[in-house]
Amino acid sequence: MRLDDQPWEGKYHEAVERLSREEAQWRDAETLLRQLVGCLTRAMQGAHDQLDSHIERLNEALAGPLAAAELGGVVRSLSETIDNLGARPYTPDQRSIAITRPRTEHGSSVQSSLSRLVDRIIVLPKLADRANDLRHDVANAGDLVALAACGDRLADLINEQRMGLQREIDALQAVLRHVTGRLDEMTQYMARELTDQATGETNGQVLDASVAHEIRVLGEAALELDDVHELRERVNASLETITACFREFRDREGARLTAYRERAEAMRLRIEQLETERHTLQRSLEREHELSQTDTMIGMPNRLAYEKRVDLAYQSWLVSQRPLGIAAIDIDHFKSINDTYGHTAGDAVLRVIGQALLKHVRPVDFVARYGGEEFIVIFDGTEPAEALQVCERLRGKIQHLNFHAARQLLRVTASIGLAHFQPGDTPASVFERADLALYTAKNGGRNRCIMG
Ligand SMILES: Nc1nc2c(ncn2[C@@H]2O[C@H](COP(=O)(O)OP(=O)(O)OP(=O)(O)O)[C@@H](O)[C@H]2O)c(=O)[nH]1
Repeated sequence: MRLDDQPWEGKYHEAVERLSREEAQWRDAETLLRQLVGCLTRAMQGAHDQLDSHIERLNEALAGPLAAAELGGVVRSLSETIDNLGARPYTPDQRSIAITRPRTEHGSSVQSSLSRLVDRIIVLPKLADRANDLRHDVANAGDLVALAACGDRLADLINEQRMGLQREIDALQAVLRHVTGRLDEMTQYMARELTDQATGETNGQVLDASVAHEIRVLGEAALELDDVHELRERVNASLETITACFREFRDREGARLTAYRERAEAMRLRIEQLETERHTLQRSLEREHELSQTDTMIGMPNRLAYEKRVDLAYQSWLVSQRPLGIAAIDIDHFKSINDTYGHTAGDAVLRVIGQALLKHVRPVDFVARYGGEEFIVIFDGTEPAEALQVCERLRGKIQHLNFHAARQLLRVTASIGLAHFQPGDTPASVFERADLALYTAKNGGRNRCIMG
C-alpha cells in the first residue's frame, strides 16, 4: 500500500511502530555490544598487569545499566593506560606485546564479531556515513587497540542512534499533543455554538412570550374600556412595548451573530493552519519512511524494506499458496577486494552490483541490500525452476561486469542460495534455508546458484 493511501493517523501509528521496532533492534545491538566488549576484555585480560584493574572496572560498569558518565571515565582511563603502554619501548619481558602485536586468534574473532555487528545494524540515515566509516575501520583494524577504539565508536554510534530515535519519538508525541489540543479547541467551539444556539432559541421564546402577553393585555383592555381615546392610548402603549421587545431582541441577536461570525472565522483559520501542519508532517513522515527503508550508499531498498516486503508476501502466500521464494546473493571473496584495492573500491563494486541487480531483476521481483556484501531477492509468484533461471541470469550478469581497479580489469562473482516457501515455513525459516544453500554454493567453489 502506498503511504498516500493510508489515513493520516495510520501513518502516525506506523511511524511510532517503526521507531519502536528500531529501538528494539538497538537494544539487541547494545546487548551484542556488551557481549563484544566482554570478548575484547577477555582477549586483553592478562596482557598487562596495569590493564587488568581497568578491565575489571569496565566489566563491572557494563554489568549494570549503562551510565554514560561512569563508563566514559572507565573508558578514558583504560585508553590512557593503553596509550602509555604503547608509548613505552618494547622489552621482551613485557606482556604488553599482546596488545599491539598483529591480530591474535581472539583478535580476529573479535574483529569478525564487531564486523558482523556493524553489518547488522540499520542506522538512521544521518548516521549512515559514520556507520560506513566504522565498518571500514573495523575491517582495517590491525590490532586489539584499534578494535577497542572501534568498539568505543560503535557504542557512541548506538547512543546517538538511541538519542536520535528518542528525539523522533518526542517530536511525534509533541505533534500528537498539538493535534489533541486542536481537537479540544474544536470540541469546545462546538459546545459553545450549541449553548449559543440555545441562547438564540431562548431569546426567540422570550420575544414570543412578551408579544403574546401584550396582545392578551390589549385584548382584555379592548373588552373593558369603552372610551376610544383611552383605548387608543392603551394600544399605543402596547405597540411601544412590543417595538421595544423587538428592538431588544434584534440587538441581542445582532451581538450574538457578530460574536458567532468572529468565532467561526477564528476556527476557519485554525483549521487552515492545522491542515498546513498536517501536510508538512505528512511530507516529513513520508520522507522518513522512505529514507528508513533505503540503503543510501547504493540507492536501493535496505533490510528493513525487505523485512516488511517479505512479511506482506508471506501473509498473502498463507492465503493464496502461490509460489514464493527468497534468494540470498553474496559477493565472492569480497574481503580480498577490500584488502587489495581498498574500501572505496569495495564500495564502488557494491554500488555497481546493487544497481545491476536493480536493473536486471524482473519488475515483479523485489531486490534489497540485506547488509554488507549480501543482497536478497524475493520471487513472488514464481515457480522454483523459473526463479533459479533468474538467479542464474543475475549471477551471469555479475560475472560479466567489468571493474577497473589499479589499472587492472577485475572480475567479480557471486554465489546464490535460493529457497521457496513450503507448508509450515516462515520468512525466517526460508531465509535460513536460502542462507544454507548459499553456503553450499560457497563450499562448492562459489560463482554458482544452489536451490535449498
Ligand atoms: N567496502 C565495503 N566493505 C564492506 C561493506 N560491508 C561489508 N563489507 C566487508 O565485506 C567483507 C565480507 O567478508 P567475508 O564475510 O569474509 O566474505 P568474503 O570475503 O566475501 O568471502 P566469501 O563470502 O566466503 O566468498 C568484510 O571484510 C566486510 O568488512 C561495505 O559497505 N563496504
